[in-house]
Amino acid sequence: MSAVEFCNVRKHYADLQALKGVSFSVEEGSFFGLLGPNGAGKSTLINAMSGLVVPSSGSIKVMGKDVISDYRETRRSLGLVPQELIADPFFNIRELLKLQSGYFGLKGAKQNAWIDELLERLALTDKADSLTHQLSGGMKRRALIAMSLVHKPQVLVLDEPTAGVDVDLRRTLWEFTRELHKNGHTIILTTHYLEEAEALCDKVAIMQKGQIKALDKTSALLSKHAYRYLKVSVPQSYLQQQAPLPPALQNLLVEDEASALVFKVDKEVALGEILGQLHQAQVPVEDISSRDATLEEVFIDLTADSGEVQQGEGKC
Ligand SMILES: Nc1ncnc2c1ncn2[C@@H]1O[C@H](COP(=O)(O)OP(=O)(O)OP(=O)(O)O)[C@@H](O)[C@H]1O
Repeated sequence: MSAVEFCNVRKHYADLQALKGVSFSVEEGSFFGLLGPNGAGKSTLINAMSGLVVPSSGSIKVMGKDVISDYRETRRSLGLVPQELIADPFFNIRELLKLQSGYFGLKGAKQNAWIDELLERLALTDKADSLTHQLSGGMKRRALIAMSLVHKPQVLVLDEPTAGVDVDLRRTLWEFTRELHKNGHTIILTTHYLEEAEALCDKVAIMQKGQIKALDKTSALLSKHAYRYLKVSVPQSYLQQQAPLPPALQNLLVEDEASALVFKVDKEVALGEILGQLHQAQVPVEDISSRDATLEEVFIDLTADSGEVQQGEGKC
């Protein structure tokens, strides 16, 4: 079953088309990355799924229910960690969590025990009685995550949860999110940290200008990419007095590391051909290794190309 299904979702803000007919689904139990440059439409899509934005047309289902006609059920299935940080002057964290629980009709000893567990897991127990404006940015972020989980939603949506978060907290958040995923939650994540998405997400969609530009398993997106990267190790002495490379090689050079040259090569080009060119240019090759593009490199190539949308799953 799909946890979330987007079917031809469009959203206009006056003349601006923030979403131009988005269709795809997120399988139940997956860790899904929604990626894209600023203004691509990620938050609009997430907010439409959460009922915070009403689509101009199209439909969205969460756990099989329509987010507009069955909004009570879909909101119960969904936990959203929004981008904006909270600063509520009137409530402390524990009160906020109780208030949030009340929206779902949850109270009593069992719910209080779950709130205690959330506070504990997110290292907020010491701060449970602090007002939100007394918290650091990272603590506010953790409080938002706790709020999104008070009703144990099946689908957790995290909108840039690690923006402005230090390395330690980032690691803690990912451990916690991985555990939620292992326990069966479907996770949808937007992030600009593509290394993070590559490590965590089993499937990713890349959005651009309100459309899905690519959608695939993360591993497939990397292996199917048209380019690979060749790292050619050379003596440092060569790099210090390096003669210019012939244009055919120079055009492929993407990086000049301490003792290596890195070339971006079309996968159609045989390795022997590059080796021949290196030999001809009298490059003293010590070692050579090849790797697929990283998600960040795939992302840069795909979003730099303003051509046709290459949507992986368009039907609904
Ligand atoms: N309430 C609004 N009124 C008018 N335009 C809006 C509104 N919300 C979003 N937009 C526009 O819709 C487009 C998509 O914005 P959105 O916030 O969904 O992008 P995003 O991919 O989440 O970007 P970011 O990575 O910067 O968070 C942008 O051009 C934005 O200016």
